[in-house]
Amino acid sequence: MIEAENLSFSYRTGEEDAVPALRGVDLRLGSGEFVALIGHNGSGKSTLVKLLVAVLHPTGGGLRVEGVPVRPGNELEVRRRVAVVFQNPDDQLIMNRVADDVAFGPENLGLEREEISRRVGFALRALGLEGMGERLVEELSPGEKQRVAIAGALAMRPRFLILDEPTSLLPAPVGRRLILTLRELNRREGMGVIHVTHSMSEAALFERVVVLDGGRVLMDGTPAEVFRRSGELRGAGLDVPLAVELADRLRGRGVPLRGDILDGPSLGEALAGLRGSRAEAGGP
Ligand SMILES: Nc1ncnc2c1ncn2[C@@H]1O[C@H](COP(=O)(O)OP(=O)(O)OP(=O)(O)O)[C@@H](O)[C@H]1O
Repeated sequence: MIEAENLSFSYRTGEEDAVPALRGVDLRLGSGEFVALIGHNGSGKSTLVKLLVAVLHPTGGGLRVEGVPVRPGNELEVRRRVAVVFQNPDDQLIMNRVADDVAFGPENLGLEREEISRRVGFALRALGLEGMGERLVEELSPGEKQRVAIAGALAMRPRFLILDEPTSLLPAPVGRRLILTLRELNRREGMGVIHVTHSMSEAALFERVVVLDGGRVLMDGTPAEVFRRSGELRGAGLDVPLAVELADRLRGRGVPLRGDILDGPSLGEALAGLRGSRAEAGGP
């Protein structure tokens, strides 16, 4: 469980000046949840991620990760429970060979050789990288590098895996496949996933969506609950998915679309339902 209570953080920029980045965030995330964290530029997403892995410490309120308070001295205990993957895998990949890179984290945990090799095998398989252990990292595609970075985090066997905009440098279909892989891992391993993104269509793939705005939690709910508040989302500088936008406009013109519309297929279903009910009513 991650528990943030009235969590605040300000960057010190000078003797007196402080930039408030988080302003009283209350949030509870259970281990095993599959969550998208979304917000406009500067809303505080990266600051929250850095607090969650104890790169920063709260300047107000409290933050606990699986019962461990995030504060100076507890960094290693926190990082045993939470692993993070950043936007650009080139910043994170250290070793030349794929298998060595994935083994790097577990080696630093001081684990036995056998356990390390078990974890490397598991992580490579989980990310569809089996047979690639001997490859040189520099020869991989951006999508493959991102998967190696995630495999490295996974080999630490964290309770939570946090991904800070991991798809922003990938083509959309590759990013989508990556999210489906994460979903699979979340279901199978019960590992909590917190995925930071700017993209609402990506957020639609998660169970829970937390929207940050100006360092505060603006919304927290299922994608359907969040997308229903499309006006507020736009106000927070976020685009709703095209299908949600179209459904809003159609409903605004009196078209009685049923159900929650999150994406193209659910809009298609609602439109098909409309044709069905017209046919039943004997309409054209
Ligand atoms: N090192 C820093 N020093 C001073 N202010 C900072 C620093 N890093 C971030 N900020 C400020 O803190 C606020 C939150 O920034 P943060 O990077 O957490 O937002 P974000 O939602 O991750 O944005 P983006 O999507 O652009 O990465 C912003 O006002 C930002 O300008």
